Amino acid sequence: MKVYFCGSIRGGRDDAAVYRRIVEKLKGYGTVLTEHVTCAKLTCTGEVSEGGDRQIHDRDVSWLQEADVVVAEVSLPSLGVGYELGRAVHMKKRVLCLFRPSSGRRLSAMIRGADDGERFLVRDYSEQEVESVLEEFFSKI
Ligand SMILES: O=c1[nH]c(=O)n([C@H]2C[C@H](O)[C@@H](COP(=O)(O)O)O2)cc1CO
Repeated sequence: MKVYFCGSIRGGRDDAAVYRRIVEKLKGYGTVLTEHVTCAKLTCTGEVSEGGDRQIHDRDVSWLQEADVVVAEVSLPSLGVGYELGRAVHMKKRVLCLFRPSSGRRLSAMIRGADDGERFLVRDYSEQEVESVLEEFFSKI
């Protein structure tokens, strides 16, 4: 199974440690195409790419196309993650969005409201629940 993980980069890196914890668990289910999102050294300026932002965009869209499932941590708002989720819906991918209410934020209606109880799921969780939430999700697919 190929998993596309989405997490904020230029939107802010405060949750990088949570992304790492999610991806460590995801690696038990298959290949994570976007492990770089969890890199502690990656700052909010983003990746350094010879081909610039176009190359990052095109590579990520092609990974999205390859992916069997998309898992997004959406507690920290990110334009890139929102864009990836929109593209994933268009590609009819199975999507799990993870939101921590402890962030004190209110999730965008365009994400929470996209939950259809089937292909696109939004799950509120606390950091201690990361592993069990993912186990539950992957046991059903
Ligand atoms: O350098 C990058 N590399 C990269 O893969 N992305 C992708 C993966 C992330 O899930 C998402 C983050 O978007 P943003 O940078 O707008 O927070 O976009 C985004 C950037 C920088 O925007």
